[in-house]
Order: sequence, then C-alpha cells, then structure tokens
Amino acid sequence: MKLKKLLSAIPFYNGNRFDEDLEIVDIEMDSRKVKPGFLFVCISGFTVDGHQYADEAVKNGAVAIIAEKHIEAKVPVIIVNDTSRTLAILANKFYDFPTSNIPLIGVTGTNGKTTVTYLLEKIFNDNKEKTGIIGTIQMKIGGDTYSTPNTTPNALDLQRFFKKMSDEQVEQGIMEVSSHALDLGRVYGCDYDVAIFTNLSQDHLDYHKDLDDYLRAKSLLFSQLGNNYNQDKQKFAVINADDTSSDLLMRSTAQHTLTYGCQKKADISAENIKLDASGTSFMLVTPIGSLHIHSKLIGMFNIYNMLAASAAAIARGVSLEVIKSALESIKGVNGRFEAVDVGQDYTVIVDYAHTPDSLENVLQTVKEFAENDIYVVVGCGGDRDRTKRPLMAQIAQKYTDLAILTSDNPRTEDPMAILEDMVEGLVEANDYEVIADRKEAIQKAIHYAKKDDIILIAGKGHETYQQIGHVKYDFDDREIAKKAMKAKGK
Ligand SMILES: CC(=O)N[C@H]1[C@@H](OP(=O)(O)OP(=O)(O)OC[C@H]2O[C@@H](n3ccc(=O)[nH]c3=O)[C@H](O)[C@@H]2O)O[C@H](CO)[C@@H](O)[C@@H]1O[C@H](C)C(=O)N[C@@H](C)C(=O)N[C@H](CCC(=O)O)C(=O)O
Ligand SMILES: Nc1ncnc2c1ncn2[C@@H]1O[C@H](COP(=O)(O)OP(=O)(O)OP(=O)(O)O)[C@@H](O)[C@H]1O
Ligand SMILES: N[C@H](CCC[C@H](N)C(=O)O)C(=O)O
Ligand SMILES: [Mg+2]
Repeated sequence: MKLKKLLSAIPFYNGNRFDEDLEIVDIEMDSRKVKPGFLFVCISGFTVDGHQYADEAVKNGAVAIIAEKHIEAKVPVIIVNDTSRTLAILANKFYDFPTSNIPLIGVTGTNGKTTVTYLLEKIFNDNKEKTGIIGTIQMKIGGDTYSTPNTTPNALDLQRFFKKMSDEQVEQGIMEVSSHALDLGRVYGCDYDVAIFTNLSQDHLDYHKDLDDYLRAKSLLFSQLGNNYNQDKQKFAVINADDTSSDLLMRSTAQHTLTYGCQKKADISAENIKLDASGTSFMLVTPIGSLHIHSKLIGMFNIYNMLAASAAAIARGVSLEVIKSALESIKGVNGRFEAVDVGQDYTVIVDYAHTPDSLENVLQTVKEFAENDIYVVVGCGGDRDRTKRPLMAQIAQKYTDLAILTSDNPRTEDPMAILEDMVEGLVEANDYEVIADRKEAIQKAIHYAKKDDIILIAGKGHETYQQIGHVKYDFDDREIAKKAMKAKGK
C-alpha cells in the first residue's frame, strides 16, 4: 500500500513534505522484525521506549517512521500524538478492515473468558462453521494453532491474524478481550457483533488504579460495540445480570442487550439446576424455547459460562438443538478443572484459578462433593497484583484441610517475598505449609493423599512453563502430578 493511502486513515494529516508515493510493504512496531520497505511505528512501552530503536529499524530497511516526537532519521518521520492508537488505525487500514468480513464475538470479564470461547468454538463447529480463536491458551484457525504472548495480542498482531482468518474463510471469530487490551487500545477499531461480559472481581490492581478503573476498561468493549455501524448487522451485548457491574455495562452500549443469569430476571436463564461430581444439569430457558442440558462441566460457575455461550450463539442465530448437543458433548477446557488420572484412589484436579474469586468458586465446588480431606497447592504470580495474594491464601485455607502455599510464575520477584504476602492473609488455625518449589509442593500433596481425598493444584492450568526471572522453564502441573503419583505407586 502507498504511504499516502495509509496515512489517509489519520484524520487531518496533511503533511506533504515526504515522498508519500512510497510503497509500504508491511508495518512493524519491533525494530528486530523490520524488513526492507517496512513502516516502523515507535511505541513508548512499559520497559523501553521504541523511539530508541528507530535507527535500528532504518538499518533493517524501514522506509518511513511514525513517532510521537522528533527523531533524526534518513527516512520520513511522521509525528502523531499517540503512536499506539495510530498503530491500531493503520494496521486496520493496511489489512483492509478484516473484522468487517468476519462475524466477531468478544468476551471480557475477570474469570471465564477462555472457557466461554471454547464453549463457543464447540457450538459453532457443531453448527458446521469454521472458527478462529484468539485467547490465553493460543490463537487458532480451524485445527491450526499459533502461540501468543498475550491473552489479547497487540493491535498489529491482532489485525494480521484477523486478515489471516478472513483469507482462510473463517465464518466465526471468537476472542478474549483483556482489560489491558481495552485500556491500551489494542482492540481499537475491531468490529464486534457480540460482546460478552462474564463477571467482575478483583484482579490486575497492579495495572488498574482501582476496581472502578478496571470496570471502566471492561466497559470499553460495550461502548465501542457497533461503532463501525452497519445497518445489516444486528449487534448484541450479552451481560451477566447477576453481576453487580451489569447495570453500568448495559448503560454503556446503545446496541441490543441479552441478559443471562440464575438469580435476577434475565433473557436467558437456568432453572432446575442440579450439580454433582460428574457434571451439571439444568433447564436452559431462552426467548426461542427451553431445553434440558446435561453437561460434563462441573460447578455453578460453569452454568454461567454455558449461559453466556448460549446467549451469544442465539444472538448469532444458532439453533437450540445445536447448542444442546455441543454443551452436552464438550468434555472440558484444557487446564480448567482438569482431572489427572493414573488410576489412583484419590482425585487430582489441575485448574487455572489465579484470582480470589475463581479460587473461591473452584474450592467451593470441590468442597460440595468432597468425601474426605481437601488439599490445595497454590501460589500467586510475580509482577502482578500484590493485593490478591493474602486474599487467595485466606481462601485456600478456608476451604481445605491443608493449604500448601507455593510459587506460581515468580517472574522477577523473590518467590519468598510473594509467599510472605500470601501468609499475611492466613487467619484460621488449621494447617498450612510453605514450600517455594512448586514441584516439591505438588509431590508433598500427593505424598499425603489418602483414599477419596481431593487435591486441587491451582493457578497454572494449561501452562507448560514456569517463569522464573525472565526465563521460562518447562513445567506442567499435570505431568509433575502424574510422575509423583506413579512414583508413589499411585
Ligand atoms: C505490561 C504490558 O502489557 N506489556 C506489553 C507491552 O510490552 P511493553 O509496552 O513493555 O513493550 P516494551 O518491551 O517496553 O517495548 C516497547 C516498544 O519497543 C519495541 N522494541 C523493543 C526492543 C527492541 O529491540 N526493539 C523494539 O523495537 C517493542 O517492540 C515495543 O513496540 O507490549 C508487548 C507487545 O504487545 C506485550 O507483549 C506486553 O505484554 C506483556 C508480555 C504482559 O505480560 N502483559 C500482561 C500484563 C497483559 O497484557 N496481560 C493481559 C491478560 C490479563 C488477563 O489475564 O486478563 C493480556 O491481554 O495478555
Ligand atoms: N464464570 C466463572 N466465574 C468464576 N470463576 C470461573 C468462571 N469460569 C471459570 N472460572 C475459574 O477461573 C479459572 C480461569 O478460567 P478461564 O481461563 O476461563 O478465565 P479467563 O477469564 O480466561 O482467565 P484469564 O484472565 O487468565 O484469561 C478457571 O480455571 C476456574 O477456576
Ligand atoms: N493472564 C494472567 C494469567 C495469570 C496466570 C498465573 N499463572 C500467573 O502467572 O500469575 C496474567 O498475566 O495476569
Ligand atoms: Mg483467558
């Protein structure tokens, strides 16, 4: 694309000082990835300032630069107020507004985003539609998977992936939209058809000033719904009516709303709920009819996830029969309440609970079905919200017979300092142990386990690494638990 055409996406941009007939081969925000003919965008990051790398970008072949301040360069430098937002606008234009060709569902909320996206994948695949997914575990088109460092990638990677989805005739895009992404404008310009809200509870207070600021970030998904207005497309906000933030989110959108819930009056609800250790059953009540669902997913929180997915599928025109068969056949989501079974006579569950609310939900569920002792192995991530650490330790102790506090991904923090923050939250007299080495902590829990006990290993779920400092070491809770059980003779 010609630089001139690309720059037409920036309002009031009228700099004719440069050779705007320059051909731009692609856009980059990372100097190390720049190739001849690229446009380099300087981003002021959290760790370094991208403006420092303009020289390197030019050496690698950048033919023009977008920056927030004057820099000396042998190529045209276009100055804008906010390079992050400009990058989102330019990437959208460069890849030809790919989300206008793909029906897109965005899922936001503190917990349940990944789960809801995989429920939706199953529903749309059963409806014979090709899906594309973007989220915490991976990005995916049909059966092909791609890794991503973020739950919601930066605007450039995101628009590139949407273009790929569009080229590969994806019929339904489904993505997790993190509060960081909303706040940093990573999803600016994405044309969502359905925006889903799961719930709001404490997390990410390292980044957001307070819970109101966190909610404000989440609300951006709803206020931008339908901005790329197209009268042929109906847009829907799917909102958890039982969550205290639902009112604000409903007021944040001018589009249709579909509410779901089990307590307050809602458009889509679950009645006659039955929960047991093998799954859940309920009557799914919707504006297009009611059906009985029997699912293998465990816990009340998963009923909410199923309601959210059903509501979005209904908004997209999927029949209740397809929704029922998909929800009844899905076995679970990678690393979410995943049983690790080598034939032992006690239960081991690996789960991704890494917030106070998710840990409480999951332990409440375990407690409801426990026939004997409950052990939890849990830690908190380094370089993340410190205030959730004592709360998570308190919850770990409240619902279990033994809490083994350990490391999650310490990142650049001292693991013992993280554990000290956790221990501050302990209030009850019952037992706890602190074992900083996660492998040892898992082995210890398995060593203690007797017939009919339950061990919950929380926080890392699907992750296959442990990040210590800046290095990611191979680490999979499930593999370590299996080895420990086999070493014990099960
Ligand atoms: C705090 C945060 O969000 N950081 C994100 C951010 O990194 P950054 O701004 O620090 O980037 P930087 O390293 O300072 O670099 C600034 C600029 O210089 C450029 N650069 C850098 C070095 C070089 O040699 N040349 C060069 O050009 C970089 O490409 C970049 O454009 O931009 C990066 C690229 O998009 C992200 O990968 C990175 O996410 C990191 C991995 C992260 O941990 N983010 C977390 C907090 C996050 O966003 N999490 C949410 C999910 C939370 C949830 O569970 O809900 C997410 O959506 O993932
Ligand atoms: N609707 C829910 N409400 C509360 N807790 C939930 C809910 N759904 C899942 N959980 C718990 O939260 C954990 C994480 O679930 P999931 O990965 O679906 O959430 P997420 O919102 O994608 O998380 P992340 O912010 O890390 O992307 C699960 O392992 C489970 O313990
Ligand atoms: N997306 C979340 C994941 C947390 C997972 C947990 N294992 C941790 O490392 O803290 C985050 O980056 O805050
Ligand atoms: Mg997720």
